[in-house]
Amino acid sequence: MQPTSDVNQRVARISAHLHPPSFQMGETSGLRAANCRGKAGKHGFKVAILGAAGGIGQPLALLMKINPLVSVLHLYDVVNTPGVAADISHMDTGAVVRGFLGPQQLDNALSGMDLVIIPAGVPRKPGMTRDDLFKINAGIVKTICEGIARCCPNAIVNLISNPVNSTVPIAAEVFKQAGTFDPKRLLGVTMLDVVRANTFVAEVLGLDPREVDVPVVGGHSGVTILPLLSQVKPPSSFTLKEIDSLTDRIQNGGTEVVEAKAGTGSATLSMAYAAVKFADACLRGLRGDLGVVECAFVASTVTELPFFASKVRLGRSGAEEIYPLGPLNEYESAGLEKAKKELSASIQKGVSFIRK
Ligand SMILES: NC(=O)C1=CN([C@@H]2O[C@H](COP(=O)(O)OP(=O)(O)OC[C@H]3O[C@@H](n4cnc5c(N)ncnc54)[C@H](O)[C@@H]3O)[C@@H](O)[C@H]2O)C=CC1
Ligand SMILES: O=C([O-])CC(=O)C(=O)O
Repeated sequence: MQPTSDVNQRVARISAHLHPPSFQMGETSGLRAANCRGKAGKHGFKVAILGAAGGIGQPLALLMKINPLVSVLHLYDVVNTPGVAADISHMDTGAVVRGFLGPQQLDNALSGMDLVIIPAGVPRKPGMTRDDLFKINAGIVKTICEGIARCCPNAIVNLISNPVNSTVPIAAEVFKQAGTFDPKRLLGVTMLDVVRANTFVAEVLGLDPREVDVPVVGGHSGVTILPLLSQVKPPSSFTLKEIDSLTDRIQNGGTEVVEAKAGTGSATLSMAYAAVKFADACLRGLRGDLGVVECAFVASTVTELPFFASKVRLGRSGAEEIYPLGPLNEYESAGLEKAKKELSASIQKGVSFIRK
């Protein structure tokens, strides 16, 4: 594999020749522009997806194009955005789609955005941990966050790129250095853990997953993923065997998919679903809806660690309230200690990457 910086430089050179600062689908040819009376895109939020041509990015772009809260959708990647943006732009929904290709178009992709969703970076292959992705993804997240600090410092950021336990601290350090850090606006996306937990618990209880709510706290990797089965809604009891197997399956759901995909990637479709569920909650919060609560990995004082995932209330300025973990049973308290040990090292690794 070529180093990312080489690839970025080549893409930048090619895209500087081939493309203007952005290409708005439906307005790239004179004829189409002449026919365009500009009705779409007036109300709603401006959302950018970075890594939009990838396994998560494409279905995520599709689902965000359907979201009625989105008026403008910017699709940025270092490859293939012309095709993805052209394709998505033909959907007859309200959002105006613009594509951006390569680092030279990063700033235009980000300017004026209300919400930035980041699934940019390499995924796992069987046998790898999420931490094995740090080497490549840390630099990608750093570059993107420098762009956010320059161009849309007030945007809400939904960070998906792994390892989330380290990439969120990296983003925070970049924003701190730029003087733009607002802890309420930086959210690591752990929604897939909740989505999986709801599904697996519903299976055991014989319920519809839509009726089930499982808080998942901690982080987004192995033992740091801590489902609180004692707080499941509707209130339910489990045998120790059920607790063991549910906890193990929720903690290793990502690996289950990586192994089933056998080298072709990790969760993309369920992740796009989870990302949209979370992004929609952020947009409803921005709109001023009351009582929007989801789990996310955020700067936190809920434990002694500087970052932790727990339920947060989403409002006009992002994560406006961070809820405590609530009563834990003995099993969960033991899990919390294990989670904190691993999380602490992952957070430190992210911070050190920027502070060096
Ligand atoms: N938080 C979570 O729950 C989950 C996180 N992930 C993570 O999401 C990330 C993306 O996964 P996939 O979409 O499956 O990977 P993918 O390889 O299919 O797509 C990643 C995309 O990022 C793009 N990219 C690379 N460098 C970039 C840069 N500097 N700027 C913008 N875009 C860039 C690539 O060109 C590619 O299109 C991985 O790190 C994966 O581990 C995956 C599933 C769940
Ligand atoms: O497991 C992976 O590498 C991708 C991921 O974060 C997940 O599916 O939860």
